[in-house]
Amino acid sequence: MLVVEGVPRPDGPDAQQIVLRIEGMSKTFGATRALVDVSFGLERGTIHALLGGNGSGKSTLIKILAGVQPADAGRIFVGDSEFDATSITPDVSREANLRFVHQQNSTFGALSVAENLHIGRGFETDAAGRIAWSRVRRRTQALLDRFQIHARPDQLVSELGRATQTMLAIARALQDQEDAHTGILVLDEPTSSLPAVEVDLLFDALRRYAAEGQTIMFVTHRFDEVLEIADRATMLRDGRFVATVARGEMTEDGLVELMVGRALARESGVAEATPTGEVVLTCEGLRGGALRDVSFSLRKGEILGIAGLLGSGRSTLLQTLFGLTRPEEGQMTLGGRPLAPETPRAAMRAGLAYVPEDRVQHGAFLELPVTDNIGLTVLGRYFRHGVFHHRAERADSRRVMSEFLVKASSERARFGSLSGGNQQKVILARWLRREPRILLLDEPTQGVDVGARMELYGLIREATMRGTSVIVVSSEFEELERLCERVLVLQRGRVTAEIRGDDLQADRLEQLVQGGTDR
Ligand SMILES: Nc1ncnc2c1ncn2[C@@H]1O[C@H](COP(=O)(O)OP(=O)(O)OP(=O)(O)O)[C@@H](O)[C@H]1O
Repeated sequence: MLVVEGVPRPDGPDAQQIVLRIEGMSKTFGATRALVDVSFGLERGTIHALLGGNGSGKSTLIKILAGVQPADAGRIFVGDSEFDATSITPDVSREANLRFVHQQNSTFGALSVAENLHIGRGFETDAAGRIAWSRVRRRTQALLDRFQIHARPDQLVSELGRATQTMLAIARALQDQEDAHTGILVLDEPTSSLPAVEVDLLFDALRRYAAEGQTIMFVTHRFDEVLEIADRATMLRDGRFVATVARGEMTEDGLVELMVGRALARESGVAEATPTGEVVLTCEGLRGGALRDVSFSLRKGEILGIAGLLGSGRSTLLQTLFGLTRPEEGQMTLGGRPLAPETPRAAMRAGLAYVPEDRVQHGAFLELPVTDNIGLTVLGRYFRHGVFHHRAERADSRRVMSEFLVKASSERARFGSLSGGNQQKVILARWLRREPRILLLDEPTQGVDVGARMELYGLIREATMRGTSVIVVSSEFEELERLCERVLVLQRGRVTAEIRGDDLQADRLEQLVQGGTDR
């Protein structure tokens, strides 16, 4: 694969094209070298992917550009202006025409489209200082037209599809930009957990913005997307610049190799045969919330996938099993006995474990060390004769961290200081060590890099050999193909298809999720 070297010289032939140039950017956190002398440039009007394994420094770089975290060293050139990377503030970043859309909380579901576009910016007011709603609505409609967003000004954002919500967040970020031709839009994992159709919608929009002259940098772990949309891709490894690769020179294997520094053995991943273990869990005619009628059974050691669009009932199903939502009708059994957990605690006592999609909000203590976050579900193991054995707990954590490839300065590092993908690994490790009878996973590898993903699949599979059964919800159909023996397709709260064996392919799943029925 041809590698385009780092930074064109400021006076070189390509200089006109370079709209943002980063030079010698470094940042350390205690003993962690998050960025080490990183230099690269973005060309005007291109879509540039920022890639790298978990903890390679992508978010740190973005936070420095946004002015929320100072670099230890480095310079940033935007057009003719030069900035010292150790002292960028959010205002300076804005003046430099840099705009950011972060993965989470970029829109407010409970507010209208118009309110989302105006909050933080200010609403137009009349002479008496009251909000002039008709002007606000007109301005909103103009923005919706300009960004080609299919929504109404007074529509609630929670009613919009996920891609449309992201497009709205982009419109919000860009609405007051002086000049799209010098503008740089930075998106942090905009596609994680978006189903394929939504990704297509978003990509169409990004291509349009780039064609208008906007420069776009986006972070992703999905290399298939990079091949589809990126003009260039820059790879970081352990905080260092590895390469910038041009479109046409990229291959998926080549990118993986740049990421891990060696070719990654392709693991077949697909489970051989349908397990013949006894049925451990059954659901019969479940209704309530998004569920209209769901029946299925799960065998011991089986990995069952659930595919469906947002709103199909996929997360409600896991929440019902875990005692977070009560079904209005229907029965569940576990090990032949009725299962009707009224609380998550009751579900855990019965042998269930649940890793939610929004794991940081619901599943972790950001201020506590990694050790505490890993040990949380097995604390009893470290009490002996009324004494808590911290050393045993820490040694155990170190072992689990190495088994689950968690990259952190030590087991005492604050959980919140870990990179997103590493936080996910800690939470998975925590629940897998409990050896639950049933493990419920919602988007288990969201934000986890391709290398670690394969290892996590291996660890999930190992757990099934010890008797755990797994139900996994994922919007990545390839993940379901690799991990599961059988997949149920949910549409509007009903199981509309069940596929296994040779039929279990990502393309087929996508078709079924979009509409076709099999049962
Ligand atoms: N506030 C902080 N305190 C201590 N260490 C930090 C802090 N922020 C980041 N780090 C460390 O810096 C390194 C780079 O993290 P960063 O979040 O930039 O990685 P990333 O490439 O975005 O990873 P991911 O793909 O998992 O999101 C990691 O080792 C991380 O633990």
